[in-house]
Parts: sequence; structure tokens; C-alpha cells
Amino acid sequence: MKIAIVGAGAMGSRFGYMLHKAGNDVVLVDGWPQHVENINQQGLIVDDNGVETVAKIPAMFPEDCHEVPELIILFTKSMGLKKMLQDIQPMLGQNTKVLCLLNGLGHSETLKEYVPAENILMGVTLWTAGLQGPGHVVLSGDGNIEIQNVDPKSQAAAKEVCDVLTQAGLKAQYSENVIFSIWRKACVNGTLNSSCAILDCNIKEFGELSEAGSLIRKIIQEFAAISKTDGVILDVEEVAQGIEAIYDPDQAGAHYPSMHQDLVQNHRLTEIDYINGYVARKGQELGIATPYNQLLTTLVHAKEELLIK
Ligand SMILES: NC(=O)C1=CN([C@@H]2O[C@H](COP(=O)(O)OP(=O)(O)OC[C@H]3O[C@@H](n4cnc5c(N)ncnc54)[C@H](OP(=O)(O)O)[C@@H]3O)[C@@H](O)[C@H]2O)C=CC1
Ligand SMILES: CC(C)(CO)C(=O)C(=O)O
Repeated sequence: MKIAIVGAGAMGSRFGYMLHKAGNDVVLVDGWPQHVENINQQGLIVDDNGVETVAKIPAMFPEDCHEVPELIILFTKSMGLKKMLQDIQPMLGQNTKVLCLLNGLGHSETLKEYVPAENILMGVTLWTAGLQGPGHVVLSGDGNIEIQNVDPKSQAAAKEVCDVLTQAGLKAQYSENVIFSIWRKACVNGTLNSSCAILDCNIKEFGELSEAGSLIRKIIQEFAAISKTDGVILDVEEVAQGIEAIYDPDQAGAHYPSMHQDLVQNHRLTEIDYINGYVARKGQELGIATPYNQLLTTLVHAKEELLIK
């Protein structure tokens, strides 16, 4: 399949590499000059669970990419999604499917402004990745993907995309209720990403804290109160136990969540306003108390102020 990975940072590089290795025609589209230059000059360097390989995948800036792929996989950061969708308009053919796998809440509304509903596929992933530097991605652990079409007419297309991803080892499943999955994944990020970024630890270290169990349940309760107003019923205990299962280093335990990578490792702005900040904002609008999410949002913004000069 002809696939453009749009936003080819850590996760985009993982997906691009695995899809390229499986024989798909992949291009990496990104706005970071040093990253694009390194990939084109030396190839994408991949540390694949301790084994280093080099993948020769073309990389381009959004404004230079005019070919129309069959599938676009979006992996920008939440803050960059709108601008990227504006920049890639020439790549959107009549039948180009656009799959959004970003963490966070509210993205399908943004996509609908730029992509016809019948071409939008929404999803979530538990794969992880990190960048060692521009053009150098580090892969570890296991993962999976859930995908669903926004328009009921496009179910066959969503299932075809699941097959292509699964053939590349990315373990994609068709979801009958992706909005539920997006909320459930937002709970993973709302507990682990902000906490690990504030505490400067990885997922396993966080899970070993004596207060971890009680803290994640308090945060999830607030997510559940807001998701209910969106028609999504979350079982707090089920979600909490799902999060506790990924403390295992064979799952995501050794991983520093993407918010830790952004803030602590790279001194970059975070996606907090699309995760805990989204819940805190909706809580304020709807008159629902969300003190834990409000505090986490405030602390992450405070740490942004301290670390980003
Ligand atoms: N990393 C992970 O393990 C996981 C991440 N996710 C989600 O996937 C999405 C993409 O995340 P992720 O791949 O981690 O994002 P990255 O930060 O690795 O890449 C996103 C974009 O940020 C820019 N960028 C990244 N690092 C630098 C840098 N040092 N200097 C300049 N620009 C940089 C690049 O584009 P540009 O310059 O154009 O902004 C890049 O495309 C997010 O929504 C994230 O929450 C989901 C599951 C796991
Ligand atoms: C791996 C995981 C689930 C950690 O919260 C993630 O989505 C991230 O790093 O952003």
C-alpha cells in the first residue's frame, strides 16, 4: 500500500519502519529539518529491541509532498495537528484514508474540519517509541492498535487498513466502539504521562510507588465523570487494572511516556491540554469537579515554564 506517515517523530518512525519492512511504499513526512535531512542522507537508524538496522525510507517536508497516498497515518503531536492538516491538503485524494493515532481527546472534531468524514479513521495504539536524536528511533516492548471508521460506509476500508498494519506486525484490531477506546487510552495517558513527567520516572518506577494505585483511581474517576457526558461509560476499576498491567517491563514498563520525553528529556511543550487539561476544561464548563486533573495540568504547565526557556 502507498502510505504517508505524517508526523514522523518517534511513533511515526516506528510505524514507517515496520510498514516499510513489510513491503509497503512508505514516505515519512515531517517538519523537523535535521530529522528529515538525516533520514535522507544516512537512512532511518532503528534500534529495534537492541538490534541496530538502517532503513532506507524517503523523508520529506509537508510542503514538498504532492503525491497522493492511499493511506495517511497521522502522528504529529496534538498541538501540531491542525497546522499539519492545513499543510497536507495537496496529499488528500478523493479516496485517501486518514488514520489518526494521536494520544488525546478532541482530535476527530479537528480532522472533520479538513477531511471528509468517509475518509477519517480514528484509532488508539499502545505501541511505544522514543527518539535518540534526529533520524534515530529506539523501539522496545509490545503493543497493539484499535481502529474504526467515523462514517459507517467506510467499515471495509478500516478493516483493510487493520490487515495492512497487522501484516507489518503492528497488531491492529477493528474496534466496534473506538470512542470508548480513545477515552480509555486517554486515561492511560492522563495517569501515566503527566505523573511520570512530574515525578521524572518511567512507567515501572511509577507503578512501584505506594500511592500509585490510589492516585490513578482518583484521576480515572474524574475522566469517567466527563466521558459519561460524551456517552462513554468507563468502569474505573477495569481501566485501572488495564493500566497496572502495562507496568510490566515486557509491556511498557521500561518506557518513559511521550510527555516525559517532551518535557523532561527534550524541554518541549506537552500535550497536557489535550489530556488532563481537556478533562479539567470540560469539568469547568459542565460544573463537574476535576481537582486532580486541574492540579496535574497546572503542575505540568508550571514545569514547562521552568524547563522551556
Ligand atoms: N512516543 C510514544 O511512545 C507514544 C506516543 N504516542 C502519541 O503519538 C503522537 C506522536 O508522538 P511522538 O511520536 O512521541 O512525537 P515526537 O515528539 O517524537 O514527534 C512529533 C513531532 O515533533 C517534532 N519534534 C520531535 N522532537 C523534536 C526535536 N527534538 N526538535 C524539533 N522537532 C521535534 C517533529 O515534527 P515538527 O518539527 O514538524 O513538529 C515530530 O514529527 C502523540 O500524540 C503521542 O502522544 C502514542 C503512543 C506512544
Ligand atoms: C506508552 C504510553 C501508553 C504511556 O503512557 C503512551 O501512550 C505515551 O507514551 O504517550
